[in-house]
Amino acid sequence: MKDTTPLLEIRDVSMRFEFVEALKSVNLTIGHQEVVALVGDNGAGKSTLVKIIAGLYQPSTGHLRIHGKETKINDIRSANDLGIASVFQDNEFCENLSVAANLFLGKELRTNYGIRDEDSMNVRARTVLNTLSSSIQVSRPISSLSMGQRRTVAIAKTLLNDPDLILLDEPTDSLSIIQTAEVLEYIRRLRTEGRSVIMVCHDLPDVFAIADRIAVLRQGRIIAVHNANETSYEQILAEIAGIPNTDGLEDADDKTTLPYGNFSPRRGLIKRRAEQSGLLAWT
Ligand SMILES: Nc1ncnc2c1ncn2[C@@H]1O[C@H](COP(=O)(O)OP(=O)(O)OP(=O)(O)O)[C@@H](O)[C@H]1O
Repeated sequence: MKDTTPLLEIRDVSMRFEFVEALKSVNLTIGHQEVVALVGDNGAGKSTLVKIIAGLYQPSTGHLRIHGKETKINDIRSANDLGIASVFQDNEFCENLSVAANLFLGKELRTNYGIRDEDSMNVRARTVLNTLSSSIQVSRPISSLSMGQRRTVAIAKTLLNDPDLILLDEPTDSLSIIQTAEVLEYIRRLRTEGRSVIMVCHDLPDVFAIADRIAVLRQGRIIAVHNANETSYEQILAEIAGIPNTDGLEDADDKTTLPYGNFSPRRGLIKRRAEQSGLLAWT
């Protein structure tokens, strides 16, 4: 019988940093083999939520259940042990080391005699990169890789532990169009292999290209969760910007062609708010 227990349940999670309530009673459920995008304006609480799941922060209140079992995630290592891997924007590599050496940094494979097992590490590194269909040579120094290739290596690194859930913080940030397409394809592969992904993303085209569900955070609260194929850019933008669903907000002078789909009369206000918060580069 198919297991219907969610992979991850976030229940009533709040997070307070001294003077800031970064998360307020957040509830979110992540299923198996799905990509969930967290979207929201700057300071909405996206990174804080992901860092709690990654084990970097302990919530002030609330709890997490993994595979139906209430669980405390004390640190990144215990997250890894629970099948959760993360890639953060500030993921750092040792520039003078190879791709393979960076993949295994701190977790080097060793022979029975305790000697670094370079061959096994190279083979395993090649295998995880193959999983992503990446042809990056494992012997290359990491310093010689492009931004997109480094992102690939960071994602590949998560696969070493065979995680059920991968957290990606802005996976397509600062990438070229082709590199972005590659990273989105990697995320598709992760899902095809049966893994789930939570990604923080400011780029709505990327979100709609890949996400199964979209959770909108505003001022520390999850204000909506949509199936991606049942919502629109306009709805998501309006929710991010906190624009009420009322008529009469038309900006008659606004003749700008919006890049995505048909927009309602509220588009002028939505556009201005989106521009202000850097959510979209309007044409
Ligand atoms: N370590 C911290 N100490 C104090 N306040 C923090 C800390 N981390 C986050 N905050 C605050 O918590 C709120 C939520 O921040 P968070 O980084 O989670 O938002 P975000 O949605 O990820 O924003 P962005 O898109 O700008 O990265 C903000 O007001 C932020 O200033």
